[in-house]
This record gives sequence, structure tokens and C-alpha cells, in this order.
Amino acid sequence: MDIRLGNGFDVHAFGPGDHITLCGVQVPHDKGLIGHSDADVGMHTVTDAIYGALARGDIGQHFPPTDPRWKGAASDIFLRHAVALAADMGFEISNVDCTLICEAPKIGPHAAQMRAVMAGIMELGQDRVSVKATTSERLGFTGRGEGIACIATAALIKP
Ligand SMILES: Nc1ccn([C@@H]2O[C@H](COP(=O)(O)O)[C@@H](O)[C@H]2O)c(=O)n1
Ligand SMILES: C[C@@]1(CO)OP(=O)(O)OP(=O)(O)OC[C@H]1O
Repeated sequence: MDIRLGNGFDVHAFGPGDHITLCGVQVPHDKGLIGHSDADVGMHTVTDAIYGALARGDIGQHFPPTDPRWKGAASDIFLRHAVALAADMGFEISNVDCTLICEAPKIGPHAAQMRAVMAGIMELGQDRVSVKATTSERLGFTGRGEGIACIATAALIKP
């Protein structure tokens, strides 16, 4: 059995808006997130963790931020691509775990829906998809409410 681990990290800055999209879920907020795509920092991070496990580059190499095709794109496109690449290479996703880092919005009330959305895209049981959150105790750029950061780990297996 071939077991691979990958990590992901991403940050998006807050800008004007009245909601953000995180892990495929629209969360009401007094700000939006800035990005070339829909700026779904959670889904980007999980996508990068899968690319990392496969040693197949990163999200910007597959979907360049200079390419107008991805302007405003819903980020499930990127995650679906990483999942398909894993399958093409003979890997199954075992589980993913991500942690969103922000003072606000509160992630807890939305975490179950986020897990369900990403589990659906990855065709995994929800017990294999974890979404957690932490503040950074008001320290640093997340602490000042300037943006949201996310870290993720993905485990892939080739039976
Ligand atoms: N944006 C956030 C941040 C935190 N949570 C939840 O609150 C708990 C306590 O956070 P600390 O940073 O003070 O440790 C954390 O474990 C999360 O359950 C959240 O839902 N959304
Ligand atoms: C997702 C892409 C798609 O163009 O755009 P952004 O929304 O800017 O997101 P980021 O995480 O900065 O990285 C890479 C890009 O590939």
C-alpha cells in the first residue's frame, strides 16, 4: 500500500462585501474575501493539500491567477480537478483535515455544512472530512481581521 500525505496553506484578504464563501458554503459576513476566483480559502487549501500529496504542483500552476477563465470561478472546479488527478494516478483520498484561522466569522455553526459539501465533491463519507477553526488570539493579520488563513492536510492511499 502506498500512503501519501500533503499539506496546504492559503490566505485571502478581506474586502468589501456582505458574505464569504468558505469550503463551498456562503457565510454571511460584513466583509467579502478578495481573490481572482471566488476566494474560497478553505477549498483552495484542501485542493493544494491533495496536489501536495500527489507531488503535482499547486493550485496556481493548474489554474493560473492570470487566466481570465478562472475569474470569479466557483472553487469546486479546482477541488474536482485535484480529486480527478488523484484517481487518474490510482490514489483514493483517505481523509482531509483543515483549520480556518480567523477572528470572524464564527465557523462552528457552518462546519457541518462545509464538511458535507467537500465530502460530496470528494465522494467521501463526512467522517473523513474535518473542518476546524481557531482565532489567532487577535495577533497578526488574521487577528487584526485583515483576512482568513487556512491550513490543511490530506492523506491519500493507493491500495
Ligand atoms: N472563526 C472561528 C474561530 C474559532 N471558532 C471556535 O472557537 C473555539 C475557540 O477559539 P480560540 O481561537 O479561542 O481557541 C475554536 O476551537 C472553535 O471551535 C470558530 O468557530 N470560528
Ligand atoms: C485559485 C486561483 C485561480 O486563479 O485564484 P485566487 O482566487 O486568487 O486564489 P489563490 O489561492 O490566491 O490562488 C490561486 C489561483 O490559482
